Amino acid sequence: MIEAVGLTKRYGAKTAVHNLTFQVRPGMVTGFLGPNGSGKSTTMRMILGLDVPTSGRVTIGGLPYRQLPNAPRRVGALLDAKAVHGGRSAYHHLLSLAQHSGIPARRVDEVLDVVGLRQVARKRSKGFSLGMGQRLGIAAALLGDPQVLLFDEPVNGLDPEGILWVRNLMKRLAAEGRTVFVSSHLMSEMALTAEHLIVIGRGQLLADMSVPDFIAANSAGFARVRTPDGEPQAREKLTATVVEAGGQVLPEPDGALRVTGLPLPRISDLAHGAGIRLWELSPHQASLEEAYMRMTQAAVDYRSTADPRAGYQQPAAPGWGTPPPGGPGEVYPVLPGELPNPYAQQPAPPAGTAPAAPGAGYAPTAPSPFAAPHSAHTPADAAAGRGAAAPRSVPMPAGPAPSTAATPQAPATAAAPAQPSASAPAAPQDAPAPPAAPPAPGQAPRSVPMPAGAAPSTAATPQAPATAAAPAQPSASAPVAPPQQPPTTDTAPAGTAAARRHSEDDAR
Ligand SMILES: Nc1ncnc2c1ncn2[C@@H]1O[C@H](COP(=O)(O)OP(=O)(O)OP(=O)(O)O)[C@@H](O)[C@H]1O
Repeated sequence: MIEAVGLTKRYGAKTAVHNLTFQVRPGMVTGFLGPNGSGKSTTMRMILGLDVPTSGRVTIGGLPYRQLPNAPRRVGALLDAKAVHGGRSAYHHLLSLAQHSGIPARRVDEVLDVVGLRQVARKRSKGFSLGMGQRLGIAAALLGDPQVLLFDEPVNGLDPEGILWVRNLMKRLAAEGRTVFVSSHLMSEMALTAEHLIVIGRGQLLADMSVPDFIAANSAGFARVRTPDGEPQAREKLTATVVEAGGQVLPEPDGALRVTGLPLPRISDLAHGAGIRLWELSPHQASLEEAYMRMTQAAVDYRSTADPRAGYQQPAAPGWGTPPPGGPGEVYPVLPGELPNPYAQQPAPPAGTAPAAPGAGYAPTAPSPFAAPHSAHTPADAAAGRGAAAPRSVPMPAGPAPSTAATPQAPATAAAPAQPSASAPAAPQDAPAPPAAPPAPGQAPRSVPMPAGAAPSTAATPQAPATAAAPAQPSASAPVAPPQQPPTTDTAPAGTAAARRHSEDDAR
């Protein structure tokens, strides 16, 4: 299990991560979401000991990464797939990592098979496509057959087959009892892969809950109602009837009506009473993407301005994606019974910032008249414990806000500051953090042993050195190993296939 408590990271005046407290549990895939620059990579680097927290702590199985015995076999990570020596072949890259971590060479062939790179294993990685490089990074993460895996944007650059493969791989690793922590911007993919979500915005925790709870808490269901095509009077009559009964109606792009505020049976009764035939009356559940956009829209630092050529685009359907009168800062009003999004309290973005062009897909700048109040989460909920599986959203703490809040919404993408690569050197960049607190009494160093009798971890469940042990490789394909830490053999829990294999190999 990964546990962060009050985790904070400042780079000079910049607060990249502020007071994060969460747990990543074994046995499930936990998605790590947040807008660009929200602090996901920084958090992952701190988990892997590549960055030193300014305050707070983060532990894996009760210990900071750098104090983990034989860390490369216990934790594997993909942070930056490009962090590979381009002159080396995939095989030699992995072999180098394996040798630095005391992993037997034959494991290299196993993970090459797992990621499908066997055919090109002897080719120099600088000729690899983005997707091939990503597969190589995943192979490195799997090399040590670790119980804890971190993946930063693992499907980046993969084709549909590769995305499906990664999805299944993550699920399989989690089903084996491992802790799998995955960041991604692909909401549709996260919805299919993750069971639990940790969402951050501008370095702060916004949500820590299951995917269904997240969607339920950050979106509102509505009814799609359709009257027969070619009967506009029926549509108008239904609209008037529903509004009179206290519902809200907005047009859908395809001519249907989106009704909120009334349950489906009531809409049906109203239509029946008014003599209106219906072609459709269906409930609609928001997607993870919609829920995510709703929660994080005010925590987005980097937003594009309107394209001067946007006028050439097809106009959006009436009532769809129209910027609200208050401008882009007005997105999603706070609804009755709903806690305000902490970031929504910020001043409107500077002049020149424009909402997404009409018709550009999901338009977070439109007020959502459909949103029904979601279950309120109190500050007490947020303070109450990180453990719980109970859903909770996290209001902005009363304390000092991260400095990022002072610079909301860069006016244009071009204004976005270059962000350091995840492969940044492992050397601590800040003043040493306060000593990490000792693990909780009685806390086992390994939270979830492999299930007894687990299938050989080989091909199905690879392993990874946490990396970076390879000095010549600046990379983040596998986290940096604690300095001067000789590999030991206590990698996998005793009794597991992995443990037995490593022990035998090491004995040899
Ligand atoms: N070494 C550093 N020095 C200064 N600022 C940094 C450093 N690393 C990260 N930051 C800043 O911290 C903030 C968080 O960056 P981080 O890379 O963690 O975000 P992210 O959520 O991973 O973004 P993305 O989704 O775009 O990868 C950004 O504003 C970034 O510019």
